[in-house]
Amino acid sequence: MALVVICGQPCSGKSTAATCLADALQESEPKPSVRIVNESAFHLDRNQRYADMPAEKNLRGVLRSEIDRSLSKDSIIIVDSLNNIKGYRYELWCLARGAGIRYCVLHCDAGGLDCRTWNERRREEGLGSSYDDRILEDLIGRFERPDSRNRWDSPLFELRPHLDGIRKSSAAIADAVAYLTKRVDSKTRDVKILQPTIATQSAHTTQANSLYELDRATLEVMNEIVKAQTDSASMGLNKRNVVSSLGPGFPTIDISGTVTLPQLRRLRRTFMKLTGQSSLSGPPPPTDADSAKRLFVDYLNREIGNV
Ligand SMILES: Nc1ncnc2c1ncn2[C@@H]1O[C@H](COP(=O)(O)OP(=O)(O)OP(=O)(O)O)[C@@H](O)[C@H]1O
Repeated sequence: MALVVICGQPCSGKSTAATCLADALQESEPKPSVRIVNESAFHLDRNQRYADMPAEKNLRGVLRSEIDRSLSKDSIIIVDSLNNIKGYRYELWCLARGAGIRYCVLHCDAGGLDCRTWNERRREEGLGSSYDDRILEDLIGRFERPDSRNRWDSPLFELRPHLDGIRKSSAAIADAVAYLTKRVDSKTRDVKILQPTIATQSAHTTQANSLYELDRATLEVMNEIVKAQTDSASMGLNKRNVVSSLGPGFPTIDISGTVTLPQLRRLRRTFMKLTGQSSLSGPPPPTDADSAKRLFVDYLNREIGNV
């Protein structure tokens, strides 16, 4: 039926929000089946879960598998975890799209200062385990705020725990409940039920991040080309541009003649499509940005001669 991704800084009130949302959903008619997926299954202390990158990646991977297994047309799954990485929220969005269900993000928008205070209080009052200062600061610094302009952060409901607290009746929770339980028909415009595409039906979830990397990496290469073209035009050079600013170890891009922005966009779209399609039957797209850039540069060097 739906996937709700709760996100926010450590100790910002996410678990409180998840419980309030679940309770508020239980009061709606007909009562949906609601399940909170959280980190408690880990039987590890908070600090061990986020001790280093491998531990954190492992946590995200296990949660993602659990979410993937739990999604269905009949229940609402609430993910109570930091969900602080944009790429990870994108992966969860892909899972919801693959399942053909509703999706939304509920952000506990508390600032670092409040989270530090609440964490300190939790420590002093023995209200459950608190984050060590080093881990708390690291997580606060790495939080990637949701942005409703991203498909994977939309619709976005924002709680302001430091101003209004978190309650079943909080406006953001009431709005989320309305969105999640609204009946839809062919005329409904404001509720989006994600539709699976060939890519999301067939691609494995591990590929979602690869596609995200690919998207970003190809955009970066395209921007470099446009920049090099602008620079060389301003220097009065227009015969041949060499883009070398991608960094050491990358092939250069020879542009004999002028490639326009629409042509570049078209090439990028085709490349994304081809790479996505080949990943369905062959190897998955590259998972790191550098390999994705290299692949795209090779493709451009082959194609630009034919433009
Ligand atoms: N608006 C608030 N005012 C005062 N204290 C708050 C507020 N919101 C949360 N807290 C306190 O912060 C602590 C953490 O709350 P909660 O467990 O809901 O946050 P969390 O984001 O899920 O934490 P974690 O990142 O550890 O999972 C609790 O002790 C709670 O009382």
